[in-house]
Amino acid sequence: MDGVVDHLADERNKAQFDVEEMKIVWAGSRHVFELSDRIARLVASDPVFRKDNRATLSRKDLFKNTLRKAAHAWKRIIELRLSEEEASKLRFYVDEAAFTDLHWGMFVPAIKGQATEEQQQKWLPLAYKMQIIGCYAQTELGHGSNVQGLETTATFDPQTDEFDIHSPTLTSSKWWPGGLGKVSTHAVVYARLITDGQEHGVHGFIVQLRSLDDHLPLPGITIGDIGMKFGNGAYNTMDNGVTRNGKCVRSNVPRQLIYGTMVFVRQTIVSDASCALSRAVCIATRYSAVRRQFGSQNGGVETQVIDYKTQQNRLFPLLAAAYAFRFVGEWLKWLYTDVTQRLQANDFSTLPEAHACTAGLKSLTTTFTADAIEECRKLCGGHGYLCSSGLPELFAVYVPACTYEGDNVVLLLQVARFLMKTVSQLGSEKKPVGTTAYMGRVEHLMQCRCSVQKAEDWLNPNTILEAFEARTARMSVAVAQKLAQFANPEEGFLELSPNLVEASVAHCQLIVVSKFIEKLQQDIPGKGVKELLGMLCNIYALNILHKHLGDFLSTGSITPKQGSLANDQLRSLYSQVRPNAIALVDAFNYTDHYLGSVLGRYDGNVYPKLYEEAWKDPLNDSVVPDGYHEYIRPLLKNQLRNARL
Ligand SMILES: CCCCC/C=C\C/C=C\C/C=C\C=C\C(=O)SCCNC(=O)CCNC(=O)[C@H](O)C(C)(C)COP(=O)(O)OP(=O)(O)OC[C@H]1O[C@@H](n2cnc3c(N)ncnc32)[C@H](O)[C@@H]1OP(=O)(O)O
Ligand SMILES: Cc1cc2nc3c(=O)[nH]c(=O)nc-3n(C[C@H](O)[C@H](O)[C@H](O)COP(=O)(O)OP(=O)(O)OC[C@H]3O[C@@H](n4cnc5c(N)ncnc54)[C@H](O)[C@@H]3O)c2cc1C
Repeated sequence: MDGVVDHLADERNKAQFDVEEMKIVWAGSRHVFELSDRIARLVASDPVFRKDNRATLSRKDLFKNTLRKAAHAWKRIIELRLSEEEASKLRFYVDEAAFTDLHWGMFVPAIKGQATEEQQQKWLPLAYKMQIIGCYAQTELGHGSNVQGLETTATFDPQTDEFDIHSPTLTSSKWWPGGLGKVSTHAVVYARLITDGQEHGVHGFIVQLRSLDDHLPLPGITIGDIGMKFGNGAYNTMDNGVTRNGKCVRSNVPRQLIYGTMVFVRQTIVSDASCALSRAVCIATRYSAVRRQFGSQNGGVETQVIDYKTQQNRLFPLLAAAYAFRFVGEWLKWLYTDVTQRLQANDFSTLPEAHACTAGLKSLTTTFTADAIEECRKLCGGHGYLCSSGLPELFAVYVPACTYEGDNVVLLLQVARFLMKTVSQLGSEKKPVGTTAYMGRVEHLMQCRCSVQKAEDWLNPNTILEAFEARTARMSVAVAQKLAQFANPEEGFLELSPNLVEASVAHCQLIVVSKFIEKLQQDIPGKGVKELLGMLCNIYALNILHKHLGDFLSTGSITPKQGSLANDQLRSLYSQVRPNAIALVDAFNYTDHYLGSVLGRYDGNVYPKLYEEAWKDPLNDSVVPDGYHEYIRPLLKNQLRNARL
């Protein structure tokens, strides 16, 4: 940082581990770190990608600016001959929810995952060259969660060799698809296939929406944006749209698993959660080290708020979770790749596990992250509520992750189905494997006793693992036993769905903890790196244990005393992490541009920059505000006149 004072230098000097090596761990490899660092700086140095003005633009100006950025990004990708990996990183660091997310994040994956070889050869080159822009049109005004309830029909007409894509009711209008409203020329539309009067369920159809000449909707197609969404800038850079009707030639009907794209996107959302969470935690951690409040002795400096145990108790579990989600996201990416290879060999054996894991971990990580971003705002006090903190926008863009790609409760119920099926098969030849392998030890887990006698005993990964396994096994068996009392299993499932959701959360938390522990069994270079990750793993696990103590106690998985010892150990871990906190968030290697936060600046130079930012607000363009002379002056004059009467 040439010539700039680093207000966090003292904090950085406290680090007890090799930050440069931790950066490699966070990135996943040296290659990804170097590529990410290079692309992040490229984006940060390009004035077209500025984002500090988003909150003050009108929706139309905001959207037009998004199109400008997307076109500029594409131009830079072509000019610099960026690889797909580099281009994806560039779009990530541009950090704007836009139609390109859905083109690359769903339309292309849907064609790659569901279209035939022939269809891929036709459509993928057009999509890769952005000669067409696509979106993923599944959700309707009346149905989103219930895919089998979709009403749009696709009736084959042998005369024209086409499908008539029809929206028979208002509620069948496609509604929400990102990029649909104003930009996409094509969509993968999900509709009920009808041939010769026979209905064949929901299938995908590649439909052209707009002319490639003048961008006007094709004949018979109604199309538009669904309107403003939560927050100012935020997700309003995205044209989530509505459309009705269309046409599709017979050769445009993908043949594969219609649910495959959702499995793919859900696994990417877990990694996205780790990114969004780490951004918020980086801002809150740096600001907590800068902010001083109370505690000054005879006029000396006040206490850094990061030194308050309550601040650590709220912040450090979020820091730990950012790393935990990073590693479970790495594992989930492997699981998805593995299941995709198996499917290509017609091996469907791990598809149920892949569905349950992607659904459950997407639900768990997005719910936690949405709550955590709000907690980070609160950790920053009043200044966290300013747009210049970066946190309100991050929250507004992030929270729909709890809904899109599957409502989080609906997805946990999918995990519950998977868990109940696993429990029902215990004792049969079909042994539980993968993430439910622990259920194979259910006899032991139903009666084992936690061995913790003193706080440090909680540092043993096997002790933590067994407590989490016992909790989940006992919750799952308990709800399965209740289910068995219902004559109608579906009725029982509905009645007991709250319990089922809790067992599913427990199962997913166990997966996150176990994957963190597995990560620590790998060779991890760098002074102190593995030690710090071990502390974060223990903080993540013991914080979950503390927050869900009711489960652990009601299932008898631990005793109240052991729960109290876990809390004692947590406080001790906070003290060990405290000197490393700034270095742990530096390891994310985020540029100030990407963070978009005055509070989270690398140099910690917060107050002068906060003050500087204020004057940029358009409201300060004039000393006397618009409206004073029309409304305030007469009011004051009238009041003064009345006062004299
Ligand atoms: C800022 C931008 C970020 C950029 C990131 C990149 C991309 C953008 C990502 C997200 C943001 C933007 C866009 C968002 C897009 C969307 O939201 S797309 C629409 C998403 N919609 C959903 O997720 C709908 C959720 N509902 C469902 O998935 C199904 O309806 C549900 C699973 C709930 C029910 O399925 P259904 O078939 O009706 O009933 P069953 O429960 O009986 O299931 C039947 C069997 O099928 C198995 N199964 C279900 N789903 C899957 C699956 N995905 N994969 C594999 N198998 C599946 C299920 O287990 C049953 O099997 P058994 O019969 O038990 O063996
Ligand atoms: C920002 C954003 C972007 C989106 N982008 C796209 C896109 O690009 N393409 C696309 O196709 N879709 C998109 N969607 C739509 C999204 O996929 C759906 O909104 C999502 O799947 C949830 O479905 P829903 O809206 O029908 O919710 P609902 O299912 O109506 O949820 C309402 C409530 O009902 C509860 N509920 C529903 N079913 C059950 C049940 N069986 N048991 C218990 N509780 C239940 C839910 O938990 C929730 O509390 C987007 C949505 C958003 C917010």
